[in-house]
Amino acid sequence: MTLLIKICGLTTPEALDAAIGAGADLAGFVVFPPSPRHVDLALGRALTAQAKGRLQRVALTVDADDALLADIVAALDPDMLQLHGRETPERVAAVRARFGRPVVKALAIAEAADLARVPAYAAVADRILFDARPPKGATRPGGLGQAFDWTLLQGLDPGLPYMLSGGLDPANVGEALRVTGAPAVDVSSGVERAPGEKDPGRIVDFVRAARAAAAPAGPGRAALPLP
Ligand SMILES: O=C(O)c1ccccc1N[C@@H]1O[C@H](COP(=O)(O)O)[C@@H](O)[C@H]1O
Repeated sequence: MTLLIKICGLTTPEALDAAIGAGADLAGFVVFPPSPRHVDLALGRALTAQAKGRLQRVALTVDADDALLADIVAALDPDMLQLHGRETPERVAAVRARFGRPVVKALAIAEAADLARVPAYAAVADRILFDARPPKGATRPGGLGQAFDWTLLQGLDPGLPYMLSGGLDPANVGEALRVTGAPAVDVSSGVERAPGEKDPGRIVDFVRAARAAAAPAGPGRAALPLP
């Protein structure tokens, strides 16, 4: 199965075109005002319309309530919802049922014990995304360019496809893939020249490096068709 690559935090038509041109599989749009990558509903609508049919569109939210999710689904028409806050497994199941879109649930990882939550989420989500646990006092739970110890994922079989994120960039994504055998990777800060400002050249470099390093089939790599 081919490695899936997601470029997240796209805020301009030019950056989105760069991700599409580079051959990314998924594009992420952050609807979370504290983020430097926040897109309001009008911009999100325009960008997801531009992306439609060219790659999978992911709307990223943080502890959004049903009213906000309804607005996001209506405006962005995302192919997937990424829940990047403290959503419980029950909340993930409820969002999935209510909005009828595949759900990617982000889990913050800092130590092996953090993986104990995987089965509960694997039972209700369509994808698990592993990200670094943010430092105390962080203004957002992700998009911080911070990596975690990838060896924690070695030998892990969450029972569903997962995505690796957190501090990936063109220089380290190859090593991250070699260590984890991840079937999918997600990047935001690592392809930027400044917070919220994507660098088309770094997007190309990231996709090229990830494809070059994509490992042969491993436990987490099987059965990863997009929904
Ligand atoms: O990108 C953001 O600003 C963001 C805000 C709130 C939650 C998640 C966010 N980004 C996601 O975090 C991971 C890791 O990002 P990075 O590559 O380390 O910058 C990724 O899934 C982003 O989409």
